Amino acid sequence: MSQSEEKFEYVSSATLPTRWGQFRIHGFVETDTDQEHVALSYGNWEEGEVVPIRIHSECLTGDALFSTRCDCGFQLEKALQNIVEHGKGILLYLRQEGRGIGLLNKIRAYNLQDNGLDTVEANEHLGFDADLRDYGICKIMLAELGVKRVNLMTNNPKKRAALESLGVEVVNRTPIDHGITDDNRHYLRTKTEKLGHEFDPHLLK
Ligand SMILES: Nc1nc2c(ncn2[C@@H]2O[C@H](COP(=O)(O)OP(=O)(O)OP(=O)(O)O)[C@@H](O)[C@H]2O)c(=O)[nH]1
Ligand SMILES: [Zn+2]
Repeated sequence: MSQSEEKFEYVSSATLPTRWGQFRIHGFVETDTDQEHVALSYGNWEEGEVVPIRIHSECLTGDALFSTRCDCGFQLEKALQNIVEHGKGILLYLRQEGRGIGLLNKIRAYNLQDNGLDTVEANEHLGFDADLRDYGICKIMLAELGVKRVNLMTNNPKKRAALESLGVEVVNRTPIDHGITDDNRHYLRTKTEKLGHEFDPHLLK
């Protein structure tokens, strides 16, 4: 086991009924920071089977408070729906609020965006890189759930590269371009132009 894998520990699992169906929730902890993360699993799979997964970065405003400033809440809902429709899958819910800068810094960044900066410029203005996320925990989560090959729901090529560098085979990528609104179109365009997200350009016109 590498040093980075030792940082993460599986804690416990339980059933989690949702609006879409009965999932199981699995808790993990990052031992050096006490940061807690969860995975939701649905259905069963054979060894080596390609399983649909979503790596979702925490966004309190979008996931829990119905914000339309970003697409996170819509994507979260769509991912759970896709998993249930497919009959199996996993959502890795990573506590990487604000692409790793935390909730209050994200609000500071929103304030700067209200005054004309874009999402990347706002992070830089606050002294942060545009994206501070680390996906190392995904390896432990997927190993615990018995998954080595995935169909990844994302528009972000960095997530695909991160999984591959962890030894997880990304057999397919499924775009998740759900929830484009007048409030977030500019934000999504910036993600495409500056952060490399893959969106159908017609959807962002
Ligand atoms: N720093 C910062 N973080 C933001 C902002 N808007 C959303 N986020 C965070 O961005 C994260 C989601 O990342 P996104 O760039 O929207 O999408 P992604 O996860 O890279 O890619 P997808 O898998 O395609 O959704 C969440 O943690 C949000 O809290 C913002 O303006 N500034
Ligand atoms: Zn969001």
